[in-house]
Amino acid sequence: MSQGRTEGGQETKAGRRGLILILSSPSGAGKTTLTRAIAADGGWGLDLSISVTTRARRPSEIDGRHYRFIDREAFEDLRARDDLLEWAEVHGNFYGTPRRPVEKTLSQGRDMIFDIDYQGTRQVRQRLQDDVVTVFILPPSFQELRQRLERRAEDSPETIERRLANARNEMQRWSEYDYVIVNDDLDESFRSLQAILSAERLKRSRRTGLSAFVEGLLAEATQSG
Ligand SMILES: Nc1ncnc2c1ncn2[C@@H]1O[C@H](COP(=O)(O)OP(=O)(O)OP(=O)(O)O)[C@@H](O)[C@H]1O
Ligand SMILES: Nc1nc2c(ncn2[C@@H]2O[C@H](COP(=O)(O)O)[C@@H](O)[C@H]2O)c(=O)[nH]1
Repeated sequence: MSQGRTEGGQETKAGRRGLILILSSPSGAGKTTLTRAIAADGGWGLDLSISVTTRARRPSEIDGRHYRFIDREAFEDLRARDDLLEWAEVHGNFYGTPRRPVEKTLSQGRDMIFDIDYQGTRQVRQRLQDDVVTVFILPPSFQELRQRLERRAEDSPETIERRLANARNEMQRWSEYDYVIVNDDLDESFRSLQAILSAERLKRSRRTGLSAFVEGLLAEATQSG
């Protein structure tokens, strides 16, 4: 289906406006795992937003693929130049979404997936409003969250404790989101995300060609008596 919109979010031609699917959760609930599973499943037509961060790279991460790792000065420069769509301090580091790739992708009528925290979600929602679909991922239990962070073994014990302490605040943001998934069984969570995206893509309010299509149907009905 052809898709189109301007940078301001207006419809420009028949089809459907691009949307942004945002995943948020406390650290360790499974956003990255789900995002990587989507990528491994062909990407579902979603472009992944690559954030910038001042956090140190984890052993399993690749610069430019999982994040763009930058220092605090470079981050401040991006902020000062208004090159970030949103930004936040999370667990003592700075994270932000580069604005231009998002504008480019959406202007082509394509969809994107963001893995960002609740502070960034609020900012994106404020800027892009109805073009944003938000999903909060919860762990099945707090004990399982701890075990997932420990089993992942990519952060120091101090970092894990800090993230678990922050989880109490983050988990309370669940009610700000359009959808909530309790990520117990990974396959089930994956299927739930697929269902959410499919339904959101079919939403009447996102579809730009429907009234012309229905007018055509009605004209055809009139002609055929
Ligand atoms: N449904 C699941 N069942 C069991 N383990 C899971 C499940 N989902 C994710 N995990 C595991 O939990 C760990 C944390 O997952 P992941 O890194 O995806 O979390 P995250 O939400 O992206 O965390 P962060 O915010 O710190 O980046 C990983 O080791 C992952 O393999
Ligand atoms: N507001 C933003 N939050 C972001 C962005 N990129 C990632 N994040 C969130 O940070 C925490 C920690 O991530 P980690 O990779 O260090 O484990 C997590 O909640 C992410 O969703 C961003 O660009 N903006």
